[in-house]
Amino acid sequence: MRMLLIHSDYLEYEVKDKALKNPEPISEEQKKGRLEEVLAVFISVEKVDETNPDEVVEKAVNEIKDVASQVKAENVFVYPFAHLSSELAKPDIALEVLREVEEKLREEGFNVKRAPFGYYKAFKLSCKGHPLAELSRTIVPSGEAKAE
Ligand SMILES: C[C@@H](O)[C@H](N)C(=O)N[C@H]1[C@@H](O)[C@H](n2cnc3c(N)ncnc32)O[C@@H]1CO
Repeated sequence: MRMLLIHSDYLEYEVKDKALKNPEPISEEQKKGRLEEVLAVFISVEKVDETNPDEVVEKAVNEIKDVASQVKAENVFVYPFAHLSSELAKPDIALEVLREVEEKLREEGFNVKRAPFGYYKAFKLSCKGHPLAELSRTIVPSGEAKAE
């Protein structure tokens, strides 16, 4: 899994079109979303993650919690983003992993939104620009070598 974490004044998105034949079903309300004072987490779920999705979810949540506590963010935006890796996991696995990351962060007390999966989306982001505002993390199941 590859994550790009951007501490932002806000993140807002608007669904534009289907990017998969069968994108995640969404309500009218989910076609737009916005959070203020947010840790935006752009996530590419990778093929290697398919060997142990539960472990990758746990590691991702721990990394996000760590960064959120450092930047003092209580709002987290989980954003499916297929552009951080050339070895993407299958969509059904990726969606399940992203749903679990969202759920576990909520259980940890964060205010969490997740952008819809399987769509082209317009988005606006306002990065805060402080030294910890732009971070990336690579997560792999144990027993797997980290891809360069
Ligand atoms: C397109 C761009 O504007 C938008 N931001 C986009 O990336 N859309 C992606 C993700 O929502 C999702 N998706 C599919 N596979 C994956 C994966 N392995 N990991 C994460 N998301 C995935 O399916 C869409 C097409 O790949």
